[in-house]
Amino acid sequence: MGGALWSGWERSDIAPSVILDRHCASPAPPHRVARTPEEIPAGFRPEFVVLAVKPGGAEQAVAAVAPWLEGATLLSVMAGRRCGGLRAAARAAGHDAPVIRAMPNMPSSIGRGVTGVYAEPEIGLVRTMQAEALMRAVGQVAWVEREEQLDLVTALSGSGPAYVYLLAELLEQIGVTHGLPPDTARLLARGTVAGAGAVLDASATDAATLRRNVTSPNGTTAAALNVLMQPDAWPDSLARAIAAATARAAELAR
Ligand SMILES: NC(=O)C1=CN([C@@H]2O[C@H](COP(=O)(O)OP(=O)(O)OC[C@H]3O[C@@H](n4cnc5c(N)ncnc54)[C@H](OP(=O)(O)O)[C@@H]3O)[C@@H](O)[C@H]2O)C=CC1
Ligand SMILES: O=C(O)[C@@H]1CCC=N1
Repeated sequence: MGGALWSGWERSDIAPSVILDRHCASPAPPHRVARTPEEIPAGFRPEFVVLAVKPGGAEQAVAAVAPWLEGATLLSVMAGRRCGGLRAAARAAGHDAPVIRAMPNMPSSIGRGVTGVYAEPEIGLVRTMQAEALMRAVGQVAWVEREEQLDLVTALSGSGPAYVYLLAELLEQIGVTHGLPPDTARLLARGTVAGAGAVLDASATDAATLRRNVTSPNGTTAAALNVLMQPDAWPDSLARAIAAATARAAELAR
């Protein structure tokens, strides 16, 4: 996810910046990569320090970048980890850095992400607008008023691309199981998910109306939706999946 954000920021001419990454290729100047914290220029004074490590690695990462936290705002994209805990980690490393949390998703890698953002109440307007600009560089932005709401955002849109890819995966598998050549099943499944997403994106019409537009009375779609829309089918399994992901985000906070 850090790489996805980075490429969006590089495209948007947000500079100068330093990325701390053991794997990243060299970006175009004036950006630069540091393989270790020691390689970060000592005089570098970033306005934002962005944390994009696994939630369990937060404390170690904050400690590693402590010398660059003075006067900086921490921008975390980590699932679950609360502002309070991150601020405590920064304090333990010697700096009282305010925290903004963002929850982007994978389409950010092509500038088509959606990101939920929460800022601690004392964050000023300038930093709020700067954080919004950072996330707008990779897609659309929605602010939430309460930090706990980011757990639901994580479950809905942060993890959401995986649910859509699962749909493509299952359609392909079912096509093959029922006799289509694998290449044909793959083309039809991927094209359907991508095409339906593109229509959703291109149209102001709500999703339920688009669904009804595909559904001829007593036709094939109605036959399928009669199965999928049973209360104990997709409405229930998706609600339980989102609840499980939301609960997991809350667990990660601990
Ligand atoms: N994947 C997604 O779709 C989304 C992820 N997120 C959040 O983004 C965060 C990262 O997830 P993801 O990109 O999937 O994870 P990855 O493991 O792919 O990326 C984390 C990267 O951070 C590096 N890293 C870890 N610790 C340090 C450190 N102390 N200093 C420098 N680099 C370090 C890792 O290197 P190494 O492998 O060598 O340890 C790795 O390259 C998570 O907190 C997740 O919740 C948020 C929204 C969507
Ligand atoms: O699975 C995860 O925990 C991360 C957060 C959202 C997407 N990936």
